[in-house]
Amino acid sequence: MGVEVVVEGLTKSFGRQVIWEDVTLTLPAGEISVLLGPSGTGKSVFLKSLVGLLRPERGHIWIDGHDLANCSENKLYELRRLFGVLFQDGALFGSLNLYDNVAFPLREHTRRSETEIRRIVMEKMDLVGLVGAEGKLPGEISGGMRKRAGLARALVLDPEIILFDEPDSGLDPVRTAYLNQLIVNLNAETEATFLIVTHDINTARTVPDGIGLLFRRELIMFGPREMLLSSDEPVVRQFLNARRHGPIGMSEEKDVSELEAEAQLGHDPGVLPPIPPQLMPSENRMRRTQRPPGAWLAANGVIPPPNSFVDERGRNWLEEYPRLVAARARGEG
Ligand SMILES: Nc1ncnc2c1ncn2[C@@H]1O[C@H](COP(=O)(O)OP(=O)(O)OP(=O)(O)O)[C@@H](O)[C@H]1O
Repeated sequence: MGVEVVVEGLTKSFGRQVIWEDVTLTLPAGEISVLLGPSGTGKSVFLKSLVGLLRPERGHIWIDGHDLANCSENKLYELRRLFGVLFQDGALFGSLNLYDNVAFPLREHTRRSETEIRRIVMEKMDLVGLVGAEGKLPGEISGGMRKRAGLARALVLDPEIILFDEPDSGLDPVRTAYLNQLIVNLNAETEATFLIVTHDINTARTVPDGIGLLFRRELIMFGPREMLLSSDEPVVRQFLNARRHGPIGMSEEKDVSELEAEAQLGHDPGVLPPIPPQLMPSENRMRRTQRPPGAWLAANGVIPPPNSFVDERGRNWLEEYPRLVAARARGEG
């Protein structure tokens, strides 16, 4: 089971430029969280701070009782072993074939024999659907395959926490859909704690258990997916529905005159679109941290818009989910 990551009052600046201030959130153990925000709001800086590649000025990052933001270099080295990171381009070594790329952390950080390394590499290649491509060089394969190879490499040391920096960047919508399914399946398989930084609204709406939004140097909101998807906070509503109307402008923030002009036109933020069902693992598997669809909304007395929780095959997950749980309980899952 993955570990919980508790971020408290974290602040990061470069010189006099404050990137974000007083960020407080908890990545629950084993859950999938997504971090959103307009370009330049410091999402990558946040990921780098979590793995200790950047040192924030203030605040704490608690993992297993240790404060990663304020620990010794030795402790940091140890804590980093808990993380697997999928960098944007896969960050593969161009001169090594996929097998050697994936084997690299094992050869670097463990004393495993080549036989054991082969077993682990092939297991991870299988998880990401790359068996047969071990001999290829990164330059010979597609961007989607490079990402999957980067993912296999991020998995070889069996991390408790996996960070994904824009896993969908540069991928077409179909490849993104496959990658999202792979991420959900991997979460079911590894039970690690996942944090995904993305710009892809569909990914943000359907993959995670929890969503956070960075804007104007702060974390505007962080909470369960259904809470953010039904929120009427203007920035959250605008971002999660990819609308032009709202506080976010072309260059991050609209100025006062733009906002006043919009207010005078009397645009409303639009009706809330249906809340999609969360992507489930393949083959009727269940993630350990799975929440029943509609649970947060029901507990908070929020009525979802019509057609919420209906998937592309027309199945309504408010009805489908209890059926699946019952079938699994009878051993049919
Ligand atoms: N090492 C660094 N030194 C100085 N400034 C930096 C450094 N790394 C990032 N920044 C600045 O921090 C800000 C946030 O950058 P970051 O890449 O984290 O944004 P982002 O939200 O991930 O953007 P995008 O969505 O476009 O990838 C930018 O203004 C960037 O110039």
